[in-house]
Amino acid sequence: MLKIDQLHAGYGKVEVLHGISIEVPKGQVVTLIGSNGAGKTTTMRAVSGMIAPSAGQISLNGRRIDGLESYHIARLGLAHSPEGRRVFATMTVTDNLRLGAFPRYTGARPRGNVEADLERAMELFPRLKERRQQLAGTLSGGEQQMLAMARATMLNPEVVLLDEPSMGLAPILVDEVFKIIERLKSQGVTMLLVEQFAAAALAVADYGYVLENGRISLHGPADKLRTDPAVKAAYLGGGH
Ligand SMILES: Nc1ncnc2c1ncn2[C@@H]1O[C@H](COP(=O)(O)OP(=O)(O)OP(=O)(O)O)[C@@H](O)[C@H]1O
Repeated sequence: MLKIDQLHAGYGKVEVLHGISIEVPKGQVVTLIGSNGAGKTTTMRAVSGMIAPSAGQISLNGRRIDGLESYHIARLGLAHSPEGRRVFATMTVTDNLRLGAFPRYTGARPRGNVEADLERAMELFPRLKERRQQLAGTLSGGEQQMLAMARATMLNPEVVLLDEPSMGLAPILVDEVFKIIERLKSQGVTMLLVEQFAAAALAVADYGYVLENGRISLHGPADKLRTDPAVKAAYLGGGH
């Protein structure tokens, strides 16, 4: 499980997160909701080691990971599917996916059968299967987004951080992304999910946290948050 305890983080002298605590129990989906600029992406970056926390603790299965380099955190089993379409444009879909498994070759994580996992990822993302030899840079935006998610699963991770997986996607692809999240959940994958479609995120999640200006203002079981008047008013206005 992932445990974030009193985390402070930011950029330079500007503190964005002012002591947030979040728990993501094994096998559960936890969502982090908040308006633009609340600090959701900053939370993800601090957890995966892209930025160093200034205070607080983060642990993965009881082991401290705050302050470690991001490659080390990945080796320990934490996969980050970042906001935006961070794929390797000049490599094929298949090679992008193989690269997702790379930390398994360099650390203590069990290697397992990467080729079998590659086929499993293709089954989970049929759009990628059809395009396995295509260069990632020539995929549509939605397909690149899916490739970033699929690549995260190639780590065979303990925990996956999904930052806005539906960003910029057409509605039909948004539905597909949420179906994939459901399927990963049914396979027992532990996830921390940041999503602009808060209602859809709360529908798939077990538990949710509301982040306001770098502080957790509310948290609870996802079905409770969905009916909470303050959450409804601020985050569930129409849309998905
Ligand atoms: N690289 C950076 N350097 C300086 N400030 C940054 C950087 N990235 C983000 N910030 C600032 O940190 C604050 C939180 O940003 P963050 O991206 O974490 O918000 P968010 O909740 O993910 O928002 P959104 O929903 O708009 O993606 C914002 O005020 C933002 O301007």
